[in-house]
Amino acid sequence: MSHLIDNTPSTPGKLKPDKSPYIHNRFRIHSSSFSKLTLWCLFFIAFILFFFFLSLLSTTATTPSSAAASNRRSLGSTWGGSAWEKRVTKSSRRATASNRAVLVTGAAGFVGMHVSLALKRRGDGVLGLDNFNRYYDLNLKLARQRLLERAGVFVVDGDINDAALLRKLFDVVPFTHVMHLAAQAGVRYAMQNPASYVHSNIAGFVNLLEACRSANPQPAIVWASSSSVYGLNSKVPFSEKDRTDQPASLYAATKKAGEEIAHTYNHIHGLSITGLRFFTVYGPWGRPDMAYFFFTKDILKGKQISIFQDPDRGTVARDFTYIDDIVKGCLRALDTAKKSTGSGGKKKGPAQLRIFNLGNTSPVPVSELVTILEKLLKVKAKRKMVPMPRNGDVRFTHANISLAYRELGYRPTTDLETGLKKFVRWYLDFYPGSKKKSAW
Ligand SMILES: O=C(O)[C@H]1O[C@H](OP(=O)(O)OP(=O)(O)OC[C@H]2O[C@@H](n3ccc(=O)[nH]c3=O)[C@H](O)[C@@H]2O)[C@H](O)[C@@H](O)[C@@H]1O
Repeated sequence: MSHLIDNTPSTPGKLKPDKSPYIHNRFRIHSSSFSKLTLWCLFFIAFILFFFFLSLLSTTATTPSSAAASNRRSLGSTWGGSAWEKRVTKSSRRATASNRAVLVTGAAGFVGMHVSLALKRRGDGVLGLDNFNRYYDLNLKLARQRLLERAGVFVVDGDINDAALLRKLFDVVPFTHVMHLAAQAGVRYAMQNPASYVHSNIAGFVNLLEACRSANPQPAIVWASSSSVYGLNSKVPFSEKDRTDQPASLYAATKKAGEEIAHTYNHIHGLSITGLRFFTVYGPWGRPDMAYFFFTKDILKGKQISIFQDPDRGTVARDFTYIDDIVKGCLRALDTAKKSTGSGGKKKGPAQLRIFNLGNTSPVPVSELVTILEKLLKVKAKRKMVPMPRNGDVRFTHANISLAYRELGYRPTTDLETGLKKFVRWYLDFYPGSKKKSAW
């Protein structure tokens, strides 16, 4: 140790003069073997760095597979491989009587699941796509997925923003139709997470339309708009010709933007596009963020529920529409959709562009909805009447459905009480413990 101490510089950059030849020689021997070692180390490091940069270059190259891989990583889903492709092909295979292969986005969602099942039942080829986000209980989405799986519908775990995935799906299957139901739903949540609405309802929609316009053949598209586009419109019942330029929530604004974006893609690329304005859809397998659903849960738990009232005119009402009626409307829209006219990304002629209200035409006050639930659940609700917060809600919705009736043959047949009875039966079956915990 001492020799090392002896040779430590007293002034920066200088070595103390050697006092012993022995020390001097040892140092010389050490320094020559040290420099050899350093040289070898440097070679070794250079060698490693060379291969590291080579592998980096090959993963960032813009080949479809590497782009897909990086997309997959960034969007958190896993897809690809021959077993996966086989499942995609099998699910999309149509029965001989059908000439439709339909890609259903948002298939693990409420409307998506019901529409997928109905399409599959009648023999259409159906492939689902869903990003299984955590907006509400993932277990419910997974249960819907299992139901679809049993019916022969494969739900691909992926995001509509994943361009490489969409390209791949259109490469594997020449879809004739896209039923686009994936969206960030809910009018009030937009106050908390505005970015998720832009991500799904605008960026995702554009990404999907890009994939559709490049596909050959181009599919016809039917997609979910919303009654919320009528916003502050006070002329009732709401007709497709009424004003839709006063949205009351960011959710509504993104759906309205979707309608304008649809116009652009129809105009430029010849895509056949039908938008459906759904009016407060409810029923079995519904969405836990919707009032009828969480009212049921809270009534059973004996928790207080807030019923919104308009500060000026009192009653807040919705044109609640039962899921089976909506499914029929979706299928009719699909069946009457004309083909897109473009191919290889080029428009060949004018294409169909439609928009329809799908409602029930009989608005029911929210307090009446609660009375029906009390009767069905046999539990008295703890009601609290509160002024409607100005965070996205509108006072009243009421659909004029004459256009959908004329052109689609759409005729809703389920009143709120009948529909809620089916919902409650499903709810108690799906959440078996909920009744025991109830207040009665
Ligand atoms: O039809 C539509 O366009 C929209 O329907 C629903 O939106 P909303 O009609 O507001 O449905 P809910 O959130 O279930 O509310 C139903 C009614 O209950 C009222 N409500 C809601 C929550 C609450 O705590 N109390 C209450 O009285 C609301 O003001 C509304 O009148 C969906 O959540 C939207 O995704 C859909 O696009």
